[in-house]
Amino acid sequence: MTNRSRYLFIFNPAADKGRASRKSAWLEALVTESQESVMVRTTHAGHAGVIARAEHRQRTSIISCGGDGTLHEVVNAVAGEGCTVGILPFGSGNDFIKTLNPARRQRRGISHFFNSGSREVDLGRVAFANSDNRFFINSLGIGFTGRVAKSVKGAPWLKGELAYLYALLTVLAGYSAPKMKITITLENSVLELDEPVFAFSVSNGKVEGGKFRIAPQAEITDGLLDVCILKGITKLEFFPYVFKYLNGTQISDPKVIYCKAKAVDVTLTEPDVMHMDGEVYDDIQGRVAISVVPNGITMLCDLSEDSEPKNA
Ligand SMILES: Nc1ncnc2c1ncn2[C@@H]1O[C@H](COP(=O)(O)OP(=O)(O)OP(=O)(O)O)[C@@H](O)[C@H]1O
Repeated sequence: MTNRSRYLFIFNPAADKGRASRKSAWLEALVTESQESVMVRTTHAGHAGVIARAEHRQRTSIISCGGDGTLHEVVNAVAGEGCTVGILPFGSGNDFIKTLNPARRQRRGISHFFNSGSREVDLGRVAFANSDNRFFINSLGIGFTGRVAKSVKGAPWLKGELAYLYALLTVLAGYSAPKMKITITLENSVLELDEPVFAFSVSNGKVEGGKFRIAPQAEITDGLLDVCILKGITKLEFFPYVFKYLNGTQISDPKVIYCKAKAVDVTLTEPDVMHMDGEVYDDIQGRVAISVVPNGITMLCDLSEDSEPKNA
């Protein structure tokens, strides 16, 4: 690896259920052509974080070449370390870039990274009882969406929307809304809940699961996280909400609490599944403390793009 290379491309060939591997030779050729870049392929889950942690001091920028899971690993490795992060979206969902670069201008090659603008964006931070802090850049879900993320990962033979449909129906079949004790610190007040919650999410980005507008009013630079809580409804009542979440209209539903928060504390009565940026954290127990880190990381992005997402 050349130490002078300013741009490190971390490439996950397993992204998009292995289809990203088809881009390996193409990316390698472009990186080799560039005087300023070097590329490393991951060999296993977690490897992107290991590479980023080992390399970030020698690089100006790290480009995450994969989906939101690869980005999650890179962000957790370099947050607060002064290294900028770019995204080459090779994943299935690529949700965070839909909020970061909403115009989604088609980019060919990698040269745009070398003249790119950058901006600081917020991060979410999670402190678990008896464990380290973790960051999320796009979204976090506990309960229903955590279990859906786990089911999607467990069905590698299904791609794209089919995988989400399969996961949604499988999880729904055995689901009843878990009880959660939640304290939401709003800008000027505190909101307390202690009841069954069907779906719980805290978001920095607007989109989750490829197409679901889980937090349509989220802004990545407002120093706040968007909380979306669907109260304890029955399974049969759930189906209309699938369409509401796809359109982002759930936020005006009377069974949904949607607000902007500085921090959220959740206490679970039973162990449950959580996802952060689509990565599964299993067997989460007790208290989970979530807070915003304003301007937590600097992202490479095209500053000329407009601010409203297309089809997001
Ligand atoms: N070489 C590898 N072999 C197997 N798994 C890997 C490898 N490198 C990374 N991973 C894991 O692959 C998983 C999927 O990666 P990623 O989330 O980036 O793609 P995706 O799921 O297609 O994208 P998205 O989350 O945007 O839908 C992550 O959990 C990551 O840790």
